[in-house]
Amino acid sequence: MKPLCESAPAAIDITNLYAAYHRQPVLENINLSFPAGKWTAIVGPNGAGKSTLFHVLTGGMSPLRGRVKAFGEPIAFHRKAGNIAYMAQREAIEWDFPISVWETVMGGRYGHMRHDPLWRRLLPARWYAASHRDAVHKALEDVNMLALSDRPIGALSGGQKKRVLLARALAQQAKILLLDEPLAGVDPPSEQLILDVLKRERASGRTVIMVTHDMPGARRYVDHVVLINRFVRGSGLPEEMLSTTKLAELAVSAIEQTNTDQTLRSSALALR
Ligand SMILES: Nc1ncnc2c1ncn2[C@@H]1O[C@H](COP(=O)(O)OP(=O)(O)OP(=O)(O)O)[C@@H](O)[C@H]1O
Repeated sequence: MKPLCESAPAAIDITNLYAAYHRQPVLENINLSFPAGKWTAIVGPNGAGKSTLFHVLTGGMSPLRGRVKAFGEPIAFHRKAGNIAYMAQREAIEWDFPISVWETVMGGRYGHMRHDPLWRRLLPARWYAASHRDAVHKALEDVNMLALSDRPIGALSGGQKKRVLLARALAQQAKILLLDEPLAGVDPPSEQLILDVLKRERASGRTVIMVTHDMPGARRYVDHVVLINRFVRGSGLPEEMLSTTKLAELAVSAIEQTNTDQTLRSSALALR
């Protein structure tokens, strides 16, 4: 029988993708589909290329080769339309900047503000259109940070910062949520809160794609798993992909990859 996720339409389709830093390959021959309206976990060892894949999907990095489509159209179209929200692993945020939690989360609405009249965009954030304020309010409520709306972001704990960044992605109300390690560095109650939020997002029809090292969380919640280590090492249902055998194969691939890279580096040095 075909697994449920394989028959669902794709939110993102990647064909023959290659990516590299300074001619050093990081992703090779990536062919993947992320099912629409499902929750996918991307799993792989450190340095496997997971964040790089997100950089390509968000347009922060151009692939060497390959094609990426979202809902059957070039992904750039959906990026421009604000249909793809992204929470990075390490945000390029100046945490000492004197800006409140509320204003930070409002950042998730800037893509939608293109349609607002200019005079409105020049007003203080508290006067933005109700649709933006409501989205920010809901996102802060979802991550249980409403009470800290006025707090400067520099005065937050690490876990609270993570929840604010998630709220900013949620406020965008995008069709696709890309989350790079949303569960890293949060305490167990916050982890549960984030998992519950993502569960609700999926139930409302959004496509959730997260990078995670949290195997129990992935086993319990997600619909689909992609194993990656430079190449796609597997894609399918969590029961199969997160089995001891599959995870052991992934770990072995990481060791082999390191050995190959070291051999190539040594050969290059010997040829100098
Ligand atoms: N800006 C960069 N310049 C050069 N190499 C980079 C750059 N960013 C990442 N790399 C390298 O590319 C490879 C893939 O990195 P990437 O961050 O995509 O891995 P990852 O799977 O997200 O790892 P982690 O689980 O540790 O976050 C690594 O070998 C990394 O050192």
